[in-house]
Amino acid sequence: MDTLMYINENRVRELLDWDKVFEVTEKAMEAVARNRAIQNARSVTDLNQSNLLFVMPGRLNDNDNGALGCKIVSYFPQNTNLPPLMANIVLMDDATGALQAVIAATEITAWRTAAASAVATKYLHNENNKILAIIGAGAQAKIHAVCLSYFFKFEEVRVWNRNEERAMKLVAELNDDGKSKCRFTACGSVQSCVADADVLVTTTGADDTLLKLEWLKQDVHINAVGVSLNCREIDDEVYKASNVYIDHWEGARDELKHLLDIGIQFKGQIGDLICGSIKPPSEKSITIFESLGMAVEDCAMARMIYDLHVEKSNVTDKRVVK
Ligand SMILES: NC(=O)C1=CN([C@@H]2O[C@H](COP(=O)(O)OP(=O)(O)OC[C@H]3O[C@@H](n4cnc5c(N)ncnc54)[C@H](O)[C@@H]3O)[C@@H](O)[C@H]2O)C=CC1
Ligand SMILES: O=C(O)C1=NCCCC1
Repeated sequence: MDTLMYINENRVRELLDWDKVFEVTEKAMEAVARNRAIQNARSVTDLNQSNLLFVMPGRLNDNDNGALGCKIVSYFPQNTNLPPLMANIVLMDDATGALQAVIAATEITAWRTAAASAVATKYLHNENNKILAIIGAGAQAKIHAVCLSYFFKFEEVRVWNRNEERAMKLVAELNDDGKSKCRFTACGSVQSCVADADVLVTTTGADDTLLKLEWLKQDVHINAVGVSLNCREIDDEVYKASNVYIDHWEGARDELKHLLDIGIQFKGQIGDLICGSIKPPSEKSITIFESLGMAVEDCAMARMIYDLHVEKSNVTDKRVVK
């Protein structure tokens, strides 16, 4: 009988490690700038009631992490018993296009998105990172708290959520975990959360503006992670006063038209900073990494997980269909 290799979320979780995920994500971002990645703007289907379906095909042409795949992501923000965001990646043989495995990618999506923010923070705000502020308390908020406190020496990580109880629950969980030396605190307002923050992450995808320019430190770095059809969580005035970077031009032209329409000129891709083809701002300024998420990050992660799974499980027959 034919069998399909499915690598489930539990197995993926066992194989994830922050240093490796950071390295793979940074290389994928660099590959985009070096034209070693193929990905079009993704397909985003509006399923009504704020539910979205994303289809993200891509190919990464890289000696170590070459990968061909397609991620399918559903985002149903009202889910309560299941995660709002769920994903799977179809991984194919880069040389033939033959199916190799289907890999659960809910954790992969969370980890690589936080790692992409860590990469952007490394290139745009690598020093004096004492206070991190996170807007939202869902899956992305949690993974960003864990990831950014792992890579940077924050003393305090603040969380704001529209439902304060949820923010309090998240910070209690992070403090109890004890893996990080920093203090996790919940805030009663966005303004108090972002005051004096050196790095900020927005993770709500909210249609309404949550973040105002006058509340921000003049050289704060913002990882803008929320994505929705009408995401306006950051006020236009913040964008106008900032140097804005993107992850890839194809996605930005398709999904960030509202920013182009108000005259925002993107400075370049994070991969361009990694390659050194552009430099970070020389003067003190607010920087924004406008993160959409890239198929080639997922392909690279899927390849990493597949290779580790095969190596660690002593899988002898790597074919998916037998
Ligand atoms: N840039 C990227 O690569 C990725 C972006 N995303 C985006 O990140 C965002 C968060 O994803 P998850 O954490 O998985 O979702 P989630 O549903 O677990 O968390 C969303 C959080 O935002 C808050 N929120 C939602 N609407 C709001 C509003 N109108 N005002 C204030 N707060 C609001 C919720 O209370 C919750 O705390 C989404 O917009 C999603 O599309 C997700 C994955 C990758
Ligand atoms: O890059 C991704 O994966 C996603 N980006 C936006 C929201 C859904 C998933």
